[in-house]
Amino acid sequence: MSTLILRGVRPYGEGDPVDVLVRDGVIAEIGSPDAGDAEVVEADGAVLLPGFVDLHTHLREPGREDTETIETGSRAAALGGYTAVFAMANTDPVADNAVVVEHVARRGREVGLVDVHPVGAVTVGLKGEKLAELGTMAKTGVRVFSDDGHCVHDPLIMRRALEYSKALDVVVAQHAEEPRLTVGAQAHEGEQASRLGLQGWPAAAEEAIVARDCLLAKQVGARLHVCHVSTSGTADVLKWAKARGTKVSAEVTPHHLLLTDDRLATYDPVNKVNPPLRTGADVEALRQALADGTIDCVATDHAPHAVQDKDCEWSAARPGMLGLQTALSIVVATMVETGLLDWRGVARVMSERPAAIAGLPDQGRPIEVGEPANLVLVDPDARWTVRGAELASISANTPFEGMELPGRVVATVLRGRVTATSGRIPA
Ligand SMILES: NC(=O)N[C@@H](CC(=O)O)C(=O)O
Ligand SMILES: [Zn+2]
Ligand SMILES: [Zn+2]
Repeated sequence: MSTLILRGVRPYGEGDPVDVLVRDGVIAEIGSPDAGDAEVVEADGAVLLPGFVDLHTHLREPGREDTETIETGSRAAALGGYTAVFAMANTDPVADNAVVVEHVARRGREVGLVDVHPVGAVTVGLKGEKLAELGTMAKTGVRVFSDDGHCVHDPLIMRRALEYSKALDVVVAQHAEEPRLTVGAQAHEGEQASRLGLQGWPAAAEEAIVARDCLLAKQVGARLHVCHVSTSGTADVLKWAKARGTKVSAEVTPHHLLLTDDRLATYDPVNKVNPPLRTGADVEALRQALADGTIDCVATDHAPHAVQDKDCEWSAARPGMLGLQTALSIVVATMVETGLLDWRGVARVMSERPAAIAGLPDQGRPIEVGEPANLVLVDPDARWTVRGAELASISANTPFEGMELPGRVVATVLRGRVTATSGRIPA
């Protein structure tokens, strides 16, 4: 029997500090329980939240273990306050069959630092031509399907995928990008791209697919999840779709909540990402949409890349940026310090909503006696400076290099076990 006591925590940042006793992976007492011989975490008034759930992570295993592995990505996740992550299917081989998804799940369990849930591909090889065996993958426990990195652009294939997903009670997560509108695209289509001579990625390429998919999901009666929303127009479409009863959910990344295409002036490919960084007006609209629930949650789109794929000319560089260890701090900077979200709101967008979207029964739960102890402790007053080389990922492609950010993870607890504490993974 293992016991752990979190001493002096403030659940959701509310009220006076209390002690939380965790026994056998479950919250056993809240108040001033007798510690006995329990392992003690001194929280010093830190904010206690349900452990974060990331619906969108690239762990790169199998295939690109030179950039990230399930082990290094799990370490980054635990240090970032996550107790569950969804590993995207765009690996090599692609996670479009039961063998690959079961390998990812097994490796995640072996590492044991965070619950790793494999995402299954929607189409064979992410090619968008033929549906993958969603039913076989669902039988192994896959809850989310996505061709992320690519858009399921054929409307008939998307409709079929939604029909199957409804029958299987799983969710399709769409990377919304009309490929005919983004051939050769390098940056958000706008003033900045014109000035820099970069081929544009128009907002409408995202918005048109989101609108189409909302119409399809409504017609089929299926659930739809929209990956990495990046434009104010997409937020408008989501608002409209939700108002007419579409079962649609959506995520926004930390980088789209903070950064704009002004960053592109240096031509540093660390700022290259798909969808691209957009305008200040988009950033403002995304923050409002997250605050009012139009956008349900934050997902990192943690996308590690090798030095040679980033330290090159802009057009040759791969899109994507690290996110797991900086997500909380960016949410604090953009949403908490601006007054748009309180800590209950942070719990909602980083834990409760993503857990509900993916149908995880034991994550994103209220902090109450009898609930599973998947928890994160946050020091709201701490500030730290991001150094890519010091992050747990094998890759170091963070756009936040050198920035001083607010909010730090003090400890992460997975089913009563401490998976990260004071920036370290316990031995
Ligand atoms: N976001 C990115 O820019 N890149 C992702 C793919 C994706 O999320 O579309 C990747 O796998 O590197
Ligand atoms: Zn994507
Ligand atoms: Zn992605």
